[in-house]
Amino acid sequence: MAPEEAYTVKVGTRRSALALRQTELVIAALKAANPNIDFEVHSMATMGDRDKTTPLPALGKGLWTSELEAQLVAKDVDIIVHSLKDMPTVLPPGCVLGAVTEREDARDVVVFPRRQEGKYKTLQELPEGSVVGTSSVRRAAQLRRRYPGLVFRDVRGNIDTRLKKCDDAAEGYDAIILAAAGLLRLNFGERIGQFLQSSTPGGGLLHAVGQGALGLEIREGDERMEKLLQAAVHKPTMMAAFAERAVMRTLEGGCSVPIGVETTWVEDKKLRLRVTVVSLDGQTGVDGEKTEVVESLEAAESLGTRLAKELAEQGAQKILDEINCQRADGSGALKVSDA
Ligand SMILES: NCc1[nH]cc(CCC(=O)O)c1CC(=O)O
Repeated sequence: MAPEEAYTVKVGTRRSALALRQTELVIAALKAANPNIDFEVHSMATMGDRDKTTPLPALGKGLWTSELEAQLVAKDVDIIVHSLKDMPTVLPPGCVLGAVTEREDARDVVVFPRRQEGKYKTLQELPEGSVVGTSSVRRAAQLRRRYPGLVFRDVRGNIDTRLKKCDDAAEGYDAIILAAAGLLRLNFGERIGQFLQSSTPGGGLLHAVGQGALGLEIREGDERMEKLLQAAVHKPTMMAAFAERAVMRTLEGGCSVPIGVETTWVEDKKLRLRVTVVSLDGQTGVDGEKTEVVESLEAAESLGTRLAKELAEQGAQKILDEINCQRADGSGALKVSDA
């Protein structure tokens, strides 16, 4: 077979340090498998990057992705590299999720301010009234349920901005919550104070759908890119991510809600999927778990859809309806992005 002719692939990304780092990792993997092909990075600031004051819910669902997708459809770029968790579960016409890469650590973590280094090691040790920074309703709602004595406050900005705010005594945070993946990819791993997961003593947290994985979006029917991306696909992550995205797609009904998930591969190709749906105040929550053999993307989606439907019947639907009510009468902000 003749070697494929050389050509240039235009890769779209956000402009944050994390987004550029993620793009670099993806291009290195694609280049290793396709040494003939050249890659060109096209970075842009999206609405979510530019607008730092409007509450995220008001910016709509594709705040990190829509403008990049417009470039994809216009053929200004051929691939977009996203944090999978920032990708809506329904993509615009003409766009598809072509690949999911191997997951970095999917967990959320606690970061303590440098000035208090070593004073507290866990959320459990923080005294009543301590202020914990997070702009994610998923994180705040789950943690309110486990730690009613803590106070949760917004913290916006890129990862380095949030770390600076955490360290600045004038900002008043006793801890902030971030994703392990972003910290690790930017070499801030030493800032991780505590990992949060379902088994965390004192109360943990289920992570966001897709957290820690990268989603590569391409034009529907672009066979050349489809083929090229196979070198970046990590099948176990992609199946787990499809299960998680099916949960979200089934439950959200047009809006986003505090949904946490955890997927683990256990013996014999079995995928264990855990899901939690929590009311915004942390007062009520519905939790579920299902373990099944999963060997295809379709089986993964089916697992996620069925567990989500069960949870909807067991009370998750009521929680979601209440959140919709709050939004309808303007009394409660609804988050559409897992910040
Ligand atoms: N919207 C914020 C966002 N989107 C992706 C990541 C990094 C983690 C990941 O790749 O899942 C983060 C930061 C955070 O949640 O701490």
